[in-house]
Amino acid sequence: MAENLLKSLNSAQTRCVFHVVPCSIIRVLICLVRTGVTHRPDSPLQILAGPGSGKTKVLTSRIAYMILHHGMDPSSICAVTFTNKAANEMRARLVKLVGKDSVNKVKLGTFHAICALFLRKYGTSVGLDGNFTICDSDESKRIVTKLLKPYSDFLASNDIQVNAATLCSLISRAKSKGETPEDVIPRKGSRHISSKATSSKSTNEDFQRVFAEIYRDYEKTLRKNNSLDFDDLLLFGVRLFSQHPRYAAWCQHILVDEFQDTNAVQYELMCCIAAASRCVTVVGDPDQSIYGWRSADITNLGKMRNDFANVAQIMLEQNYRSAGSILATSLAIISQDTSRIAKTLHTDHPLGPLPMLSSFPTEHDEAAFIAWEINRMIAQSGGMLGFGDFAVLLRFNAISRTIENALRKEGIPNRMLGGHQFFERAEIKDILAYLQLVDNPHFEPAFSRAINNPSRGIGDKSLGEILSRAQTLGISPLTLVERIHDSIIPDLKPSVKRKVQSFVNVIRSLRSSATDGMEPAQLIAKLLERIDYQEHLKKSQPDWDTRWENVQELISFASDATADASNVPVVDGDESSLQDTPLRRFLQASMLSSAGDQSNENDNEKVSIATCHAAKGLEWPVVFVPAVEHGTFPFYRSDDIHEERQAFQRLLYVACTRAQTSLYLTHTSNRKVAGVSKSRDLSEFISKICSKHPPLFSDMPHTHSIQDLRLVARILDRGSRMPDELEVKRRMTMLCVVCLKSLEDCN
Ligand SMILES: Nc1ncnc2c1ncn2[C@@H]1O[C@H](COP(=O)(O)OP(=O)(O)OP(=O)(O)O)[C@@H](O)[C@H]1O
Repeated sequence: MAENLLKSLNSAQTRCVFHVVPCSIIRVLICLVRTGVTHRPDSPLQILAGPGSGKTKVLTSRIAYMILHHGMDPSSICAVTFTNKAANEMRARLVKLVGKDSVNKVKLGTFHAICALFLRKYGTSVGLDGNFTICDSDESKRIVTKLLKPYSDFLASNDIQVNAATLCSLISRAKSKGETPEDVIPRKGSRHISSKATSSKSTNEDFQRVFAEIYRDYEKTLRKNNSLDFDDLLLFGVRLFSQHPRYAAWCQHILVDEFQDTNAVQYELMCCIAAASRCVTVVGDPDQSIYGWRSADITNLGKMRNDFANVAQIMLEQNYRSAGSILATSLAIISQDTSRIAKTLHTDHPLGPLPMLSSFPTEHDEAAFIAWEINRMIAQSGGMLGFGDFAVLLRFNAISRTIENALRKEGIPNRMLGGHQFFERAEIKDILAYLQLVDNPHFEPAFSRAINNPSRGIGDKSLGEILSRAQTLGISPLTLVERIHDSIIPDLKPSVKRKVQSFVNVIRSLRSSATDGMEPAQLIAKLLERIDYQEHLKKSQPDWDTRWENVQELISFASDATADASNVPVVDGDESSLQDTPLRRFLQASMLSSAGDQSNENDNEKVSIATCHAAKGLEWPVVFVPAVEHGTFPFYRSDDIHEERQAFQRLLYVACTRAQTSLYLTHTSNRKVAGVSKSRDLSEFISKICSKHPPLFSDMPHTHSIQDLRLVARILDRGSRMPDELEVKRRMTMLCVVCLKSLEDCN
């Protein structure tokens, strides 16, 4: 088999590109023969792959194989990832395999990015302007907040409590199921959306009517603003490809990563793109489906087997990541779900120390233990492990405060993964608002943010006047203030003409520079100078220097986005699409940037704190999972307790399988929830497997004997960093000295 593969790789079809493929890569491809890489590309394939089984490697190798062996045109291949980060990772690996020119032709990105790419070019076919703005969740919430206001009395009088965030997530849920506002209008005998907002059937109907109206008006507002929210990108994508199949005719094969977390609309999108070829490869792990709350549909795997003919299924059950005992424990957790597709995992790695299961009186003791244990392990590993090798994975963000405090106390550098996102920061949104307005004058959220930022003396009353006058005249608020400025229409009351002068001048100057092709980084620099933004931050923000650094970071991001422009796949061989300007590309990259996309150089010298959801796809040598308690794992929110229970089981499984060499599960007998101390029981997912033989857990910390260290070195491929005994002794002595000193300080 391997010989055949070598022969075929050397065939006439591939000889032209063969010179770019080193022997090591061919060896990798040969190793992957049985993993789905070489499965014929003209038929659908499902690769069910367990954690740590090298899914990215399989997908990238399969794409390379299609190009190198089957001579497929790279521009006829579509590869979909769950995050931008995964897309970048795949792109970098593919460049090594097939070269940059070919990779740039592959349509590679998230579903959102791929839809945005085609909608920019062909959006007019589905009623869009090419300069639509992508509305982020914060802006959606502002729109819904405004729409909710007129209903507040009615809702209060009917004892219905609902806020904008809940409505936004209900709208998103409806959209991801493909439901329009008309579909959610209550009808006789129809099933209502389940919401904690209401208690009785009649209030439920009232609530649903309000919801349908707000959903309808939200859609109208977005269209008026020439804007799409994240769900719209997918819905309009489906509309584009289904109504105009010629726009997807280029696709000979679509490959989808993390298939278990696709929702109904994403599935439909995949089918539309594959309409002509019917060739799809999906890679996924039903055991790692953790985005049900975002409408991910685990049943898509079964649906695909019905919708496509002759779907082959391959299981990847070798885990390359974790020590044997970590796998055994993780499998025991997930195997309690008897309804799952039976799948096992094995590894060539040794068993290693058993995962530790430990109980503490309170969350403070638990956090102190984690901090102590990190320092101890680093010392006892003689420095082979560093802070960046540790992760604390949480069910809720809220638990992080105690952990962060404990780490800080011990001087342990840490970072919150996927915490407050870079593009959600106020200073970044301020700058983006100006640029959005330059690109799309109809985008009202950007206008409302920029007009009085920095302050120009335009308060809420004046802003309200501007917005309502613009609405009456059927023009955008920006056009209105430009016309007032140019004395084409009379001033408002209170007078705004003088106040908007500098604003209009800034926008016009930026617009003219953007039209002349000025790069986004320079546009930002120009904007900062024109509005004297640094001075504004100094006057208004105590932490202005950090915020100013963030703004500088945005300039770096903008120049990187420009440099990466060659990564944007070409649609239809037309490289100079009129709809695609450098500014638009930069704005799109900012809006589609997702959790964990930005990372700093020294991040790998810090302990990572992350939610279990944000940890998806990542790995660390040592993982702590605190609060493994009933009320956390599982935490019931909806009526469907059975489904929720399984979802939490999978979440715990995902968390445990992030660990490479050491896993710690901790729990407390008392934990403060909303300021009240409550007694807690060990999670049933663990208590039911605690007494298994041979045991799955130890109650002792990992000793890091010399054998343990060898194992760590082997799994992490750090043989060259094996410490000598003297170094271990030196570090342990230092740790004891520091410990004694802090005990003395306490006394
Ligand atoms: N064929 C292989 N041989 C050796 N190591 C591998 C191989 N494939 C992957 N690895 C290594 O195994 C680890 C897990 O790989 P990867 O993160 O791609 O797995 P995954 O299937 O995406 O896992 P998960 O679904 O849990 O996120 C990585 O450290 C990777 O470098």
